[in-house]
Amino acid sequence: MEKNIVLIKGDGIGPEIVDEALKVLDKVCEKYGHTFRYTRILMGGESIDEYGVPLTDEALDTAKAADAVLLGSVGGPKWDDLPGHLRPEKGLLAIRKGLGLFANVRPAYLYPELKAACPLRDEIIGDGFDMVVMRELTGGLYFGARETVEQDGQMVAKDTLTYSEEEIRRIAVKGFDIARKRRNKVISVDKANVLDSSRLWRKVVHEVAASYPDVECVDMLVDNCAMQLVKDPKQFDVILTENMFGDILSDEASMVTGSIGMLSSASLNETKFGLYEPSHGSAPDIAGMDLANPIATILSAAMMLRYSFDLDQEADAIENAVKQVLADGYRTGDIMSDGCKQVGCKEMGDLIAERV
Ligand SMILES: NC(=O)c1ccc[n+]([C@@H]2O[C@H](COP(=O)([O-])OP(=O)(O)OC[C@H]3O[C@@H](n4cnc5c(N)ncnc54)[C@H](O)[C@@H]3O)[C@@H](O)[C@H]2O)c1
Ligand SMILES: CC(C)[C@H](C(=O)O)[C@@H](O)C(=O)O
Ligand SMILES: [Mg+2]
Repeated sequence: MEKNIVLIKGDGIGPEIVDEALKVLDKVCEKYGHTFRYTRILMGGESIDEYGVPLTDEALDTAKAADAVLLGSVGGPKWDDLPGHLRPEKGLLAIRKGLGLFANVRPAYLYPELKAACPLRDEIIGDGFDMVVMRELTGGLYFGARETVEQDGQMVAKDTLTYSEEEIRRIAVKGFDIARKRRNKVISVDKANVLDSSRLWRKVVHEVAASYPDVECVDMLVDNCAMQLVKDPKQFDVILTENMFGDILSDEASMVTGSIGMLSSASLNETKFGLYEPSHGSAPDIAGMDLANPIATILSAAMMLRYSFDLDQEADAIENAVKQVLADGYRTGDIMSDGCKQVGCKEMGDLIAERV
């Protein structure tokens, strides 16, 4: 199979983790006889430094023409004082919107080998947990009108949170579809006791649920969900939620599975196209030190093979290689525990590629 992949290495640990995913993809190509062609575009801080903006129109067009996009991470202290529309993160929002990627799938699975890295007690962990956060990605507070103005002698800032029925319906359908391939349970997370947008969310989710009688649908308020994730994570199968809640809850879900360095993600539209990226950021505190965990990015590459290219066997090979490396006792610093062997980012990539 021949595929064109756009690569965005990004800032901070971005280049380090993407290089390890490429190592693993090279091994897949060699073993299964595929050809992946890569085109690099710049986004985030690296694009600001080169072109003065976080994403150029040309870069977006290049991404649109590809079969899929693989991204590291963007952002860092160097660009933190820029105005909002020129920050690195604005590039990420622009590419998500520009490619229509409204569905962000973030699987949080506790590998049995990583029980010691989970901060929860043994009786809560039990035989582990396996959930997926289905996060709406192109609406809500992230994309509503915002402004900062002077009013009565002080500055006042405003961000608006808007959702249409159609925006809610299409992500709900994705959530219920994925639940059908898993354990048939959707927990829809909102703040319907306060927000109009959440009351509309709940109404539309219930309408969609009526077409999925085989899938259990439970409503949960977001503050309760944040608490339940650490109290009893086993109850979750699919967490269906809006953009901002999904951002926060997915970081929380990642930590109960050991580390944010393990949380992969796929951002999808209605076609086979997708943007694949770890859920974590550019980790400026460990950038350039060969300390980053590349597994979230490597697992995101596996999601790309599965969702965009229908290469299930190859995706399985990567996921099994990750399991094998963990079973063999290798750990990066973020998931290190007693009796294991600590390795750097590059060595972790080598060890996974060897096992593909
Ligand atoms: N998708 C993205 O590009 C993305 C996502 C989140 C944050 N960001 C940006 O990243 C920058 C830093 O944000 P932050 O510090 O809040 O979040 P972060 O996820 O970058 O880091 C939070 C903590 O987790 C650790 N960590 C993250 N990924 C890791 C990995 N792969 N291996 C080991 N440890 C890892 C970091 O060292 C840090 O201690 C900000 O500019 C933020 O906007 C970008
Ligand atoms: C960097 C930021 C804009 C982004 C988000 O909030 O969506 C990140 O935190 C994520 O989770 O992908
Ligand atoms: Mg986030």
